[in-house]
Amino acid sequence: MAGISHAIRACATASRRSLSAASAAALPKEAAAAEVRAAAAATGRKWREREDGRRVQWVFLGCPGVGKGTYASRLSQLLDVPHIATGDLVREALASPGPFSKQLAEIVNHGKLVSDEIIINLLSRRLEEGEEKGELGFILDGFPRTIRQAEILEGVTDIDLVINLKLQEEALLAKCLGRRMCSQCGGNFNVASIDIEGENGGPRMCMPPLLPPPQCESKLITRADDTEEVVKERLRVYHDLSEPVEEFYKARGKLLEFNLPGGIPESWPKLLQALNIEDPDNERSAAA
Ligand SMILES: Nc1ncnc2c1ncn2[C@@H]1O[C@H](COP(=O)(O)OP(=O)(O)O)[C@@H](O)[C@H]1O
Repeated sequence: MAGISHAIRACATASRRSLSAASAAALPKEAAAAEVRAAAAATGRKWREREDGRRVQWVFLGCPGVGKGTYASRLSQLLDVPHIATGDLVREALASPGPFSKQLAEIVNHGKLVSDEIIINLLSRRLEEGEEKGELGFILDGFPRTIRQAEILEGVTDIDLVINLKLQEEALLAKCLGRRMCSQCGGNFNVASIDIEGENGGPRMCMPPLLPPPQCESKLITRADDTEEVVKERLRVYHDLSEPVEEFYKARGKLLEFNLPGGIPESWPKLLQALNIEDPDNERSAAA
């Protein structure tokens, strides 16, 4: 993926109109869901066979709290590609002192999106570092989140597959409010115990808490943007600005919709199955 970081920067400065025109011209006909599943299966095989030395270039979409980070990180380990979460890049920038982090905090802690320019800058820098280390492929999590970001990405590289994780809104709020991180080891946990009626007569949704080990218990922190008011705003912003990105990829035949059936032990094997990927250590890793 040499050069993506430079191309992405250059594209971000090009006019929005020319980018839209270029990507609309390249638009294939809307593909059926079955074709997307076949493409996902082919991508899974490509990964296993690695004939061309290529690694996957995947994107994770989904509402705040759906579990993009959890599943993207697991897949990145399995597929041996970096998991690049723009939310993590933003939080790293927030943690460094100075006026820039103050400016970011004003935006992030109110549940708004930071500007496309800022996010492209952070992402290009991360991709540059990866290129220097010889990284191949990626799983992007939290990017693209606006149509403009999707157009920019489309203009600089081929995305093989976009996985759209879905969960009931009630569960999303509970999961965000239950999210905890260990300030020492960086481990992610969730204290929420979710047991809700299925939507439209669907099956009950049960997700047990993912509790920290005793050594982390006293060091748990909550994200400043995981308050009820801010999570509701983030969900609103997602519906307004990010949901159209799902349509963008659906129209290009790249979107794989995945309804999470429950917690990690239930969902992980089913996600691997949908992607036609065999986890050599499935039993153990599903339970972890
Ligand atoms: N692609 C992006 N574009 C704009 N802002 C972003 C992007 N990615 C992350 N952010 C900012 O970082 C915050 C945290 O991101 P993330 O951890 O991905 O949140 P979430 O849990 O809501 O999916 C977002 O609310 C937003 O302010």
